[in-house]
Amino acid sequence: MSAQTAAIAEKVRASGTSFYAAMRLLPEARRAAMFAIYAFCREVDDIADEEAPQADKQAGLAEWRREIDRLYAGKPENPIAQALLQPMRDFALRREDFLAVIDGMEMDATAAIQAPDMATLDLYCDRVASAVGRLSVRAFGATEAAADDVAYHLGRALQLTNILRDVAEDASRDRLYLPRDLLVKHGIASTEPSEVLKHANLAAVCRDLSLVAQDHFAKADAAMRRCAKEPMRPARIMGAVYGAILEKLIAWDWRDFTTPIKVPKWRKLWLALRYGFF
Ligand SMILES: CC(C)=CCC/C(C)=C/CC/C(C)=C/COP(=O)(O)OP(=O)(O)O
Repeated sequence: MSAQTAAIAEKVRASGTSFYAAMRLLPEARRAAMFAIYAFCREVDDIADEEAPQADKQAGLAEWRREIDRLYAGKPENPIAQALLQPMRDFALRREDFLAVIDGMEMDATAAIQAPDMATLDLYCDRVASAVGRLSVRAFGATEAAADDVAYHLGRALQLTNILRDVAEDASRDRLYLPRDLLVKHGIASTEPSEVLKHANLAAVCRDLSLVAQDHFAKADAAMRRCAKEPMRPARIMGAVYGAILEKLIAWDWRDFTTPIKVPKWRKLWLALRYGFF
């Protein structure tokens, strides 16, 4: 393992991501590919999230678009892009998917997202999660067309679960990813994150959105059954970990937005072992 690959692996481990156990089960070249994809996502996410003038964020993302150009010209300069070179070649990772991830981060960087309409939320999820899924299934070695259906649905299911888990945390950063269509349906006129957070009907909005997430989980499962089993193992683990988070949220019924819902580390490991070996 090169020093650069080791440094990226260490960054992914230290990030504490829910997806670490699933990525670790992969054979070496595929694992290195996933770590590099994750590091890329983290990097562009950090640019979109940082406390900085909007122009700086846009410049940072524009630089990453040029870096993707250099990657596909075979001359990456950034260490993370360098780590993507071999995976990009070996696993036919697509340029449009990397660019979609950057476009998704840009949606968040241009202006803080606050109650987008359902179509915009869907586009955002496609870019920041399903595009990551399209890169991931290739790194896993899944080659069927149905693998992109897994990415489509699992990406959306994970992102919506993430949104439902982090409503309070996102509001503290002045962001609200819940769709305004559902706010209006439940009589919430405001799109101001701190106000919506206090609204009595917020739980009903979350309940409705959780049904959308559950439907994507079910469709992702159906698409996985149309794929070869072995390469989809990490996707099943990722789905199981986040599925457990969604179940906890539904059981908790959004009674209290201030208590963070967490799946304990042992449970994540157990799910990884269960889906990794059976
Ligand atoms: C086909 C396939 C594999 C699809 C999945 C694609 C994928 C991994 C999307 C990521 C979406 C997401 C909720 C990221 C949060 O990561 P985080 O590391 O911040 O999560 P955490 O806060 O739970 O640790």
